[in-house]
Amino acid sequence: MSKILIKNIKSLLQAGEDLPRYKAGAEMENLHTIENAFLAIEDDQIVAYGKMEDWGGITDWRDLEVIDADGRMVMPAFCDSHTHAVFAKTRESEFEDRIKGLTYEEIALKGGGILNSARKLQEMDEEELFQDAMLRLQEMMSYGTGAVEIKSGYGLTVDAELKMLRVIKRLKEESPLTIKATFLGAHAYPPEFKENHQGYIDLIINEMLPVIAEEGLADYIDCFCERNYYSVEEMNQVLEAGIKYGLTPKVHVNQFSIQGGVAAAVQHNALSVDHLEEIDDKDIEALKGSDCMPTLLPGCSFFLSIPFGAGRKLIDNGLPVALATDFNPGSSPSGNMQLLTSFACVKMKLTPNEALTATTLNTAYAMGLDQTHGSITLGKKANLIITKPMESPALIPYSFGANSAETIIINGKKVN
Ligand SMILES: N=CN[C@@H](CCC(=O)O)C(=O)O
Ligand SMILES: [Zn+2]
Repeated sequence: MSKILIKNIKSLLQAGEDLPRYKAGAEMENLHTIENAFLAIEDDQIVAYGKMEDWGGITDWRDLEVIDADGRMVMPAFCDSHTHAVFAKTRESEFEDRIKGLTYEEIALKGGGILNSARKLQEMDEEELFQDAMLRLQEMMSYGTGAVEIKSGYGLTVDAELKMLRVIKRLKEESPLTIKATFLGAHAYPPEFKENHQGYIDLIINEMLPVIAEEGLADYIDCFCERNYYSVEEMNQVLEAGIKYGLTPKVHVNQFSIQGGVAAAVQHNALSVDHLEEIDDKDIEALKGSDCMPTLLPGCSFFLSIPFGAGRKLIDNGLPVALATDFNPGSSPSGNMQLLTSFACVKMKLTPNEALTATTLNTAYAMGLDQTHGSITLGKKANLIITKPMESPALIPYSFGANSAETIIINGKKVN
């Protein structure tokens, strides 16, 4: 058995036995902090924590590693509940086109964007996709991420969608990170189905989903509900088909326009609605009283120069908010969760505490990991960040672009 004791922790964040599955509204500010704390790990689990003065001492020193945190904070590792971390190639030429004045939507209408990524992914072999994604996950982990949701959606053919999902399955097996897989066949329409949307939806329903279910390749079903992509009716068809195969909806909605996708997703018991750069009062009403997690993606807002989601308004309406990277080659080529907390504070007016709740407990919920991740709770996975020495957790969003994580522990093992 491997054992770690972390002592003299300045502040132990998001710690407790009676935390809710997610925090909403004013509760998001409460970081459930224990000052001057200890934490004990056995194998991959948190087995004890509390105030230093309540620490019972050590009876069995065998195989025990002691870490003196000495002024550092300890917090749950980030959960990144929305990524496209398996992709073929970067798209920096589109980045340059946007700098020169083209919009993301104009680039997509010319065959760039998702279709550009799909062409490249269709040509790439599984091994190379896997190796490249492993490197990305490694980098994400170095910024303190302990769990990642990864979507398909750059395949857009039966073979290429399955190839992506098989890569994600292998990442689940071989990466130390906890990974959830989302089937996003409905990410765009392949050019040959531009005038025949139903033909492609039939392919998703009749050719892709049965194999995905048979091979256990996905946990969630997603759809990009947006003008020029999937209408609400088209999304409903895809979600209903996924639900029949046991997949829970988690969807892209309201990135550029409001189509009514939020209410439709809530009606389908979506675990999360993601993007929400555009939102209206009807959407907010639809979310109230549901357990659907509004998930904002500030990296995408920053990189595409589109509005930042109304995080402050959602929280002031008593709703929860989660924040994820949307790591992908087109709209958000960064997997750094710490940077998001800076964007959320500066551009969405979340407080630092709210931003840390939105990237730990609330994202764990948004990827179905609330029983095992996202907080310091007995029996949960020992996926932790020991920060650099700091006086306040506000230093994490404050130090934008820096890496405030000094030591990362994943599954009870130091990984750096
Ligand atoms: N909006 C849809 N999908 C991705 C971007 C995909 C791409 O540009 O490659 C997103 O979440 O931003
Ligand atoms: Zn996305």
